[in-house]
Amino acid sequence: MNFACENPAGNADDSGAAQDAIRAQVIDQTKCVVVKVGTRVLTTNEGKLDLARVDLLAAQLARIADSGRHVIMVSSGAVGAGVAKLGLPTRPVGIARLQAVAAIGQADLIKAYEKSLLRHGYQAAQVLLTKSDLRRRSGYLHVRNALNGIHEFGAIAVVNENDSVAVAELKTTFGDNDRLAAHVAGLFNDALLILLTDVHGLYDGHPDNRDSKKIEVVRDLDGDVMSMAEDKNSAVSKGGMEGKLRASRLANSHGHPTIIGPGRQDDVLDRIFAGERVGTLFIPPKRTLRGRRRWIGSAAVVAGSLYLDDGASRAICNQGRSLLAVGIERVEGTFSHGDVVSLIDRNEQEIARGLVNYRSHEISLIAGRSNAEIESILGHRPYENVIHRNNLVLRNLAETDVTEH
Ligand SMILES: Nc1ncnc2c1ncn2[C@@H]1O[C@H](COP(=O)(O)OP(=O)(O)O)[C@@H](O)[C@H]1O
Ligand SMILES: N[C@@H](CCC(=O)OP(=O)(O)O)C(=O)O
Repeated sequence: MNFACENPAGNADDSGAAQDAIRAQVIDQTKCVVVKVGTRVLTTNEGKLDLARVDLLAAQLARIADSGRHVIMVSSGAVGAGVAKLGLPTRPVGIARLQAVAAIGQADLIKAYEKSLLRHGYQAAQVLLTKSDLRRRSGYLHVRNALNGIHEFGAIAVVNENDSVAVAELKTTFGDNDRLAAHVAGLFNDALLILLTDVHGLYDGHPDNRDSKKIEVVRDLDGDVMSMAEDKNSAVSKGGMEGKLRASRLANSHGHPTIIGPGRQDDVLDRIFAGERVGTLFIPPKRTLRGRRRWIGSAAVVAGSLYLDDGASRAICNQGRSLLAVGIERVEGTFSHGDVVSLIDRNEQEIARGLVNYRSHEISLIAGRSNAEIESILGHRPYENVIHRNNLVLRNLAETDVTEH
């Protein structure tokens, strides 16, 4: 999506009228809505799964779906629900116990969504995913097909991490549902990502601090904005505001606007879709990734690295060229034709990612050699370039996933 967020002089326009216009445009252009709700929102003060909250959300999801949009819910809360169901005093520590608790709680979570969504006219479809399901191009397309199929059957997908197999997601700080939701939104065009949490949006300091102010709109999610997240270790949830900002940046890099909003406000989704200034809106930059290049830039697993000389780095970064064997100095990793690799310059910086036309051992043999020599070395030359320009994504365009290296 592209947004008219400048005034006639070409400067960023932050007036109330301009913000309203952007909100209206966002809603107007949205065909797919991915709503992610965190554990904090779904947990009552007594530590139980908040069934009334699930019902309020389900009613609003149904209304959005009634408007013809593809609606996907990404819901945390399995561990929280499991802890409550088993009467445990706190979230368990060991991975195996956490996985068991998540599996037990997930049953309650999906039951709650199923009951509530049915009450509002929609079937619930349980989809348990890990990010590795999205790493291979075939898995990525299968998940998209399944989610499209669920929508065509008139049901609403309720997605969560597949906690009993996704050990990394339960263990690490960044592998969480905020990012999973951004990846799910990345499967579709014209998607809006909504991250619901227990605060009204992004504040310029910790929200407990009385001087902190809520930010209405973010146009450039840079390091200054990232540094506003002041997360404290939590026993309830994992992502924190930093995780939400990383997820917003990932979604923005796909061209998807993101709203971090107050999940405990009873009509939060209705208000967002009425174009009200709810939460913090993150507007994507003008140049974003679409289609297969989106997958290359942010979802695919990186199978290896190619180290480039200065000429090749310049050709890739500044001249929009494909990568030729002659500019490759070194190959790292074992990969096959069709895998995604990192391109590294002489300063050891990742400058791009791309889909290779040759296997790693072949590239080792032809690295530094001209195209004319390739056939005599390999016995064949199926491609002129090692990576075609159309299969290359510059690092500054993509928000890559730090947990997937
Ligand atoms: N600058 C900030 N603005 C808003 N919230 C922040 C900020 N820095 C840290 N936070 C914390 O982020 C929390 C929300 O993230 P998280 O704990 O992951 O919740 P959830 O379970 O909803 O995913 C808030 O409760 C708040 O304490
Ligand atoms: N898959 C886990 C959720 C992990 C997670 O991302 O939690 P949160 O930070 O509350 O969104 C669960 O269902 O408990």
